Amino acid sequence: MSVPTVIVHRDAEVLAQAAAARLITRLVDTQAARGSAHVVLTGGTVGIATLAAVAATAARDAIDWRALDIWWGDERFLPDGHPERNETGARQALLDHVDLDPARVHPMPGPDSGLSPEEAAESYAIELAKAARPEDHGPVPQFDLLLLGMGPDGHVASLFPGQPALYEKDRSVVAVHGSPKPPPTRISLTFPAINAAREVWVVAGGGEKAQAVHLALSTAGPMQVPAAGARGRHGTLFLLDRASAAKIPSTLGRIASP
Ligand SMILES: O=C1O[C@H](COP(=O)(O)O)[C@@H](O)[C@H](O)[C@H]1O
Repeated sequence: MSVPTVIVHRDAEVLAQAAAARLITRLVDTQAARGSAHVVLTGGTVGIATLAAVAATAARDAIDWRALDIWWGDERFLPDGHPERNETGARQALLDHVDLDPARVHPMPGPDSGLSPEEAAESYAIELAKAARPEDHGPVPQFDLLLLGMGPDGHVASLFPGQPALYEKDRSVVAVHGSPKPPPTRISLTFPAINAAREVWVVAGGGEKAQAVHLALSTAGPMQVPAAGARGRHGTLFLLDRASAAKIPSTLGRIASP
């Protein structure tokens, strides 16, 4: 797995704008090379702000949106259209404003599906397995880009410190119960699925994340600080603002915005 590269922007607004520009370039390059791309979206403050920044730039038209598979790294187990669903945030910020192929948008099922959280996780794992090609050598597509927000406790997707989901070695998707952050019931990709991505980008802004960022990039293990396990096969980026990067050694971070 790759060693993280850390890029620090001036503030959360520049961070979202720069992450959006980087995301567009990444997807355009992937589609130029392979014809299509798989991207995994995240919820969270900077994650959704990044999608809104993509929607706001004319450069978004450089992406062939109909040749893009869109997945989620986690979802709050709430009814369709609920404002707290990560899917709802992503649709409002970006997906409702671009010409997607609906068959290639893969939201995680919620209670409206009639499935239990465990069944919903299993059904998402099956959907991922169907999309995996022989060259992916596994039960999920090798996502071209997987975005993750990070909580002040270091959680990524819905993998929270000390919870059983962190130890999952076989399944690509699990149900999460008793999440310390509401709502308590969620669906999440596991580390094996996250680590299958070619590139993993952690986007985090704000001083309340500084300690978790520091630990994720230093001595902590993923059971203590899940973001420490957020690594891609070929590349891992921590895209930060100055506040969230405040506790990392200055030698680690590359300042990208004056
Ligand atoms: O609950 C969640 O929180 C994280 C981070 O959220 P933030 O508002 O602190 O940035 C998010 O990445 C995750 O997808 C989500 O379900």
